[in-house]
Amino acid sequence: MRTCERPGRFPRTIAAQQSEGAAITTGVGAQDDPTAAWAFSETYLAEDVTLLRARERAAELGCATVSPGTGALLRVVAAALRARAVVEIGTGAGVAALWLLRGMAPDGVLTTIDPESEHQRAAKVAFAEEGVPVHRTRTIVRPPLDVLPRLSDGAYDLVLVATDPPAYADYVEAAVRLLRPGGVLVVVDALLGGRVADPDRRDETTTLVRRLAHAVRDDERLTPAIVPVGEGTLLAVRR
Ligand SMILES: C[S@@+](CC[C@H](N)C(=O)[O-])C[C@H]1O[C@@H](n2cnc3c(N)ncnc32)[C@H](O)[C@@H]1O
Repeated sequence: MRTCERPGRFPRTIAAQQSEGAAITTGVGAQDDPTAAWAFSETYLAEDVTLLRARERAAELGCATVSPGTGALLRVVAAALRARAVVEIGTGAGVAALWLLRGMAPDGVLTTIDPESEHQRAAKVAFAEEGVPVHRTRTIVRPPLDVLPRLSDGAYDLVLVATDPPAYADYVEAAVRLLRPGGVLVVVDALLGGRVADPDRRDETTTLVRRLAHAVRDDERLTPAIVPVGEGTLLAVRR
């Protein structure tokens, strides 16, 4: 029988490994360097001057941003969905927003929420430099939990959660309500750069994010996956 396995690289199928209770081997062999693979995926697409300037403003504000690889993934998801209605929780200086807007339908509207007016101002500068028509962004300077209940149920193609981890669970619940069937939830920092995968890391933030990953995995309303890009990116399709 022909198999799709490459000799010496995938010695057994994943199903066979699982049935034997063995550790799962992946496409990265022992001789390969996963750090180099990660670095390649993060630099696969170069960022242009508008994104780099948005990153500079974020650094000046001490505001974290999504990685270039995560940004590219966001653009792909937005483009695959032909997204016309997107919510971002945690605008920052607008780096993720720029990637999203580049993937969304030309008439798509990004609603982006952040309690910090300075961050929102920086994001607006980025949108202006990008030449984004003003009607394509709704920037809301408020605590997201005040705003999210006012947004329509089942009306959004994509919801991005990109804030501080302690608030994730509330935002994910709101996102599930906002998404249409087939819409996609994205949560950044879902592996906290690897801490979530380490069972010995039991600090409050790591435990919280690990619990969230398990809750999303077990939520029957969602079809999830975690992609090891950036600090780890959780994706889930609303059923
Ligand atoms: C990591 S930054 C967002 C980065 C942005 N999405 C990007 O990649 O360019 C997180 C943002 O969340 C905001 N934030 C912090 N705590 C928050 C909270 N509890 N709820 C909502 N936003 C919060 C901060 O003001 C900050 O701008």
